[in-house]
Amino acid sequence: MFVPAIKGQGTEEQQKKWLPLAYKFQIIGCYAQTELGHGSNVQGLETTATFDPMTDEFVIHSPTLTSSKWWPGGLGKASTHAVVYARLITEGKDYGIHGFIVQLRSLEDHSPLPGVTLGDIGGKFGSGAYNSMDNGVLRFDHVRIPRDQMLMRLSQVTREGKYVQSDVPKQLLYGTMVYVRQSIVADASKALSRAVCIAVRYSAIRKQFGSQDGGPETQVLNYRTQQSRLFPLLASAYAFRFVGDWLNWLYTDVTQKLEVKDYSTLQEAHACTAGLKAVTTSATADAIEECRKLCGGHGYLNSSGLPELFAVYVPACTYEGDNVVLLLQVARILMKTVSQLTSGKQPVGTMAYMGKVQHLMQSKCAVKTAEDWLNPAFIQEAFEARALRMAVNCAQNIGQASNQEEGFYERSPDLLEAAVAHIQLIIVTKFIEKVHQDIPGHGVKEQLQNLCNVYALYTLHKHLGDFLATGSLTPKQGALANEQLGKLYAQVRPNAVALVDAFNYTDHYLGSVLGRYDGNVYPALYEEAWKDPLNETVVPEGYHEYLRPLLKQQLKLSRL
Ligand SMILES: Cc1cc2nc3c(=O)[nH]c(=O)nc-3n(C[C@H](O)[C@H](O)[C@H](O)COP(=O)(O)OP(=O)(O)OC[C@H]3O[C@@H](n4cnc5c(N)ncnc54)[C@H](O)[C@@H]3O)c2cc1C
Repeated sequence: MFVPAIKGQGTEEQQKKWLPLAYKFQIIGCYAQTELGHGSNVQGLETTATFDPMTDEFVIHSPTLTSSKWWPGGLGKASTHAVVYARLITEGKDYGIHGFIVQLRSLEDHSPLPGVTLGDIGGKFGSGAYNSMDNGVLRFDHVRIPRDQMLMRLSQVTREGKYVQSDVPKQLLYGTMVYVRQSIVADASKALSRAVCIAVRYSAIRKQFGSQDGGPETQVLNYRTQQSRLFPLLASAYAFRFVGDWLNWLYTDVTQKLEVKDYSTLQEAHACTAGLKAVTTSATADAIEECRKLCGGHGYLNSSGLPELFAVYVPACTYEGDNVVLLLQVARILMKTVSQLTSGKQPVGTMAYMGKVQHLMQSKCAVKTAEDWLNPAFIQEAFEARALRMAVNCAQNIGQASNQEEGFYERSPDLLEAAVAHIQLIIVTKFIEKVHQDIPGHGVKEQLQNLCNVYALYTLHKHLGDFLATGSLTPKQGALANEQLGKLYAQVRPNAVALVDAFNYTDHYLGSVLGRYDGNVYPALYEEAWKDPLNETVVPEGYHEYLRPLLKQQLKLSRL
């Protein structure tokens, strides 16, 4: 984040000076935005950067306890520098939040510079690997930095202290966010596919019940309930992979457009990356926990790899924007787009479907049989109608409130759901587009087609209330979708293990006894248990101090 912040907000001169130092680790940088008192509400940050024209410096200061920087990764122990976000004050006026490059530690002996107080904020969720990250606390006591360490691409302060806005549009900031969030979506697919790989492989090994007259027991992967919980997650891992690839393309496209000063798709790209970050990270965090349950008791062992995967992954729902806050931003853009529909302004990119408002508000789904749900056109239109109608309903309800803001506030739970519907439409659309492309490998396309249908129909089934409430489907059509879903699970089953093997994860990367490629789970679990430090002694430490006196006392009592 230190590097993308300088790339996005630094002038060419600043990039030339700072980026090579960061790339070569001659300095170590972190991104210090969040404070003890404010995170989501960036405008509420309290750290100040006051320009002193006498010395041509900014004075960075933490005026209150709640203005302490809190959470930045790498800040506590490792970083020598930070991009610090602070309120810019010059000529007695507060110009709001701006970024500044601030040196925190000596490059000679790593001690904090005068006026800088910093440290680690303490242990975090679980005992997992995230605790090796030194998320930090930072306070400034009137620390002076040269004027040219303000990131000056979007606005500058002159030698005389005049605040000048450059002609580069503010939306340029979105470019950095699109970059960071597209990499989070790609990571969601990686984390989810790891969990699913473990759960599918183990479900093929694990057997419970079903043995009659000494016959074999049933692999738990053959239980319909196991399939209906697990296969949608397998399908989601693929869905997030494809939407992540597409986001990567989008980032390149946005960057190329920015170079020729075309900002037309920037806001839409921002909405779609923010929304995809929120939906994919929330779904992945829930899915890792579901995979743990799908592995029964052994899933709770650290050696399953799932507890650590969950603990390390779950803050993705919070960092780089709390998911609810991000979805509300998406909802704002959706409401703006709906309000512009009557003026004839055509929505672009992933919002283009909203331009079909006349048709989608009245269309009737033509599905008559379960097999009809295999037609991507029916799926696509059902998701479009649901998303658009939810957005239009919200806009109408907001319109009835005494003012826009009040209406938005009152309707925010519905807006959240409308934003999720819009984002799920994007994921379904990108999956459908993917399976329409040429895909090498015998039979691979058919497998991906099945997974695409599983993802779409499972999402439809889970959110059936939305489809029914908006009149996008009838209850009968909803039931047919569920019927088709059951048939699809049966088709996925024979290839389920191959579909996770296709992720091509080594045992080392997977880090799971349950997800071993060779399926040799029980001997490995048994062996792993003996590595526990508690097993270094046969009679445990503390026996003489605590257990023995207790046991001896009970013995005496029983003899009485
Ligand atoms: C592991 C980790 C690493 C991090 N790394 C960094 C880093 O490197 N640098 C950095 O600067 N920060 C970092 N952060 C901080 C992170 O960016 C913030 O925690 C995050 O943006 C959420 O902000 P918050 O903590 O203020 O949550 P809050 O906004 O206080 O959220 C609390 C609750 O309020 C709700 N809420 C807030 N606003 C609204 C609203 N308008 N409408 C409805 N509901 C709302 C939220 O949904 C949530 O349920 C990190 C955090 C974590 C957990």
